[in-house]
Amino acid sequence: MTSEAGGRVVALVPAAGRGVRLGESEPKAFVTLAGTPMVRLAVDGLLSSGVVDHVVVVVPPDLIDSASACLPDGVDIVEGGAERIDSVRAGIAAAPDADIYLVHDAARALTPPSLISRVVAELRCGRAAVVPALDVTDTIKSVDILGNVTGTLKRSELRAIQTPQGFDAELLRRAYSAATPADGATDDASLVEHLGERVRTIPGDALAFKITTPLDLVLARAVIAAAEAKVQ
Ligand SMILES: Nc1ccn([C@@H]2O[C@H](COP(=O)(O)OP(=O)(O)OP(=O)(O)O)[C@@H](O)[C@H]2O)c(=O)n1
Ligand SMILES: C[C@](O)(CO)[C@H](O)COP(=O)(O)O
Repeated sequence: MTSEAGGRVVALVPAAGRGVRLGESEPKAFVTLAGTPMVRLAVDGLLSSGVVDHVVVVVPPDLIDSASACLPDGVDIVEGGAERIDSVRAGIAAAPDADIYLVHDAARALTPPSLISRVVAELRCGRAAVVPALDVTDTIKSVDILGNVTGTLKRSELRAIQTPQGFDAELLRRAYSAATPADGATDDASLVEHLGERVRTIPGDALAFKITTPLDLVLARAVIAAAEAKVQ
């Protein structure tokens, strides 16, 4: 089944990280927000966007059963690898029939469905690679190994990049075929950039922040509590 003319949209959800920076006892994607694991919230957001035909979740090998217990029927679950790039590669291999891939971190559990549908709408307008972007509010400097400042980057040219990142499927497969660990890629779009292909930004959403540190977890839980208080 496809959601619209223009091809089958498969969302790949890398959720196989350990969450070292978060410092919880369980892997990050399984940490709960108001009783629901982050990975489930991320999947629910994708499904409720109405623009995703199929979801593949990539989890640590020892958590396949836990994932299957907390995810809705119809979602495929596959084993991830040591690095994020290995996990996304496993997701791509599990969904060879996609026309469009969305790659969406489980750690961005509060991403609004409207952002997901905006990424897909931009792809359907003919873009081959689309990423959500926010203006940067801090001054960003480069430093050397000793911590001495080596330069100050021009803030007006910088963006903080979020997920979901959306791609024409053939392009993402090609980017991953060419990728090597030496690329040191921290996102999927950078692999497409390495091919010399254009990546388009669209406005991101503050709620799509990546839950990375203990403070992010406090923020995520406060956002949910505030939303619940509003409906009561
Ligand atoms: N080997 C890995 C590493 C990361 N991820 C996923 O990629 C997303 C973004 O990664 P990040 O937020 O850095 O998560 P962790 O790698 O778990 O965090 P940390 O670096 O603090 O351990 C997360 O949903 C994470 O589960 C993954 O699927 N496989
Ligand atoms: C893909 C990503 O979320 C875009 O901002 C980010 O690069 C993931 O980085 P991490 O080091 O794996 O958290």
